[in-house]
Amino acid sequence: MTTLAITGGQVLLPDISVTRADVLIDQDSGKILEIGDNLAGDADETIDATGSFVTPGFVNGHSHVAMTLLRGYADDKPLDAWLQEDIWPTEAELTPEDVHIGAKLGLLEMIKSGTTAFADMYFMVPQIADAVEEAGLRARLGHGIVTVASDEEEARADAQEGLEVAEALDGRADGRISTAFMPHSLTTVGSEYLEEFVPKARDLGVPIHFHGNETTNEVTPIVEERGVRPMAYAAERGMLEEGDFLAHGVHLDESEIGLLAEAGTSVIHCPASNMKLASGIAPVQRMLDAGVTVGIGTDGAASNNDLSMLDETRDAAMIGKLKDGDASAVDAESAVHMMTQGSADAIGLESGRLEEGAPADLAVIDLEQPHLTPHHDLVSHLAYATAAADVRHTICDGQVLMRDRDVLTLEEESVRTAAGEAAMALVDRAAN
Ligand SMILES: N[C@@H](CCSC[C@H]1O[C@@H](n2cnc3c(=O)[nH]cnc32)[C@H](O)[C@@H]1O)C(=O)O
Ligand SMILES: [Zn+2]
Repeated sequence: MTTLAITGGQVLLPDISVTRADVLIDQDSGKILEIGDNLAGDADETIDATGSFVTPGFVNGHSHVAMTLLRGYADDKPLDAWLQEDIWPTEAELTPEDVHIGAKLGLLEMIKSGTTAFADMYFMVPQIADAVEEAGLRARLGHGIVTVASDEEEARADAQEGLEVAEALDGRADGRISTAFMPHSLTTVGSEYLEEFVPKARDLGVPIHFHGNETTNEVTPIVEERGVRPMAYAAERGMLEEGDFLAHGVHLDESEIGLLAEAGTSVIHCPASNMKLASGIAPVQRMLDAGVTVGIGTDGAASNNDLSMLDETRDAAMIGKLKDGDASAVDAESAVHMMTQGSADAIGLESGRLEEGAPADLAVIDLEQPHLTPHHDLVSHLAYATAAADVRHTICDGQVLMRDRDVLTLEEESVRTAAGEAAMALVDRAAN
């Protein structure tokens, strides 16, 4: 057994309390062996976390990681126009190499901001899986299915690819990769395809993930054409079951929140994307009160425009208060719970908590910074004051991915250069 001890830090426990403790990790199994005092003695390697806050690695519950290539390319538009005029035409020019380098850039940013696990919907998913394998993170990946602009043959092939990806990639990277079946949304995938393919995904035993009720344009047509709210429509198609998770959930009424709570279907809140595309504000406190599992996600870098879960969590806490006109809504403790266990539970991973037997996925945050002084309440600091650059070390599955801000699994400079070049070539192709 090879062991790593993280010593001398303040540790965030699963009940969102903070204690001074060492963390001992078994690097072979990738699990936490013990949290307690004086654990450095027998460890093969030690990371000194004095003056630091040891937290679970953050879990990004919804992303399109390769979209880093389109960061800052098309801003200041609402969802439909943004997707149809700018994003989809440019994505049509993406090559597998682009997706691979775009994903590596996104993973680099995740590691540098303390994220150790994420759920991702995109295409050319094998290229994303390769990047995840190299970078050392944990992920639930799926192929995003869109049938609206396709003929029947293309639509069925796309849905089939969604199944094949879910089957082929599950368990890759020593089990760090799992999968889901991912229809893009209830309005971009035809109901006949949902009816045919969702049961096939159930046979594979993978969860369903989709964009749900992100804008009113995803609600009104379903209500008008079918006479039911979108979540009832999804439930009728078998898409709201325990372990399933949807992104956004901005425009949910009480009946839909009740359906989600009853079904055990989780919601990934993406506050920055919802603000930037002016989609609306999700009823997060209401969902939490109703017993819905809520996680936090960044969505893609083109609608955010960064992948930091620290920024996202602060946004979630802030906008939650504004939504309810209540400063006690989405308090620091709830926000920190969502960015760790909430997201992990939503996407079906055991990460997001530091306890014996849990996956050794951690972030170590440098507290010796002017903006993190004094130390009245470290949970408050995590929700409201910590920045990505404060993360000093990132560990996933017991392996050190970043030490003293130096990413060990990816070559930062060459990834940045190659991704920058690929992005420029991509938009040139799209313009011609
Ligand atoms: N098979 C589809 C790809 C779907 S992947 C998931 C898609 O979601 C898009 N996307 C990114 N952010 C959002 C969002 O906030 N709402 C809806 N779609 C988004 C993203 O650009 C990507 O095209 C195709 O070939 O076009
Ligand atoms: Zn999205």
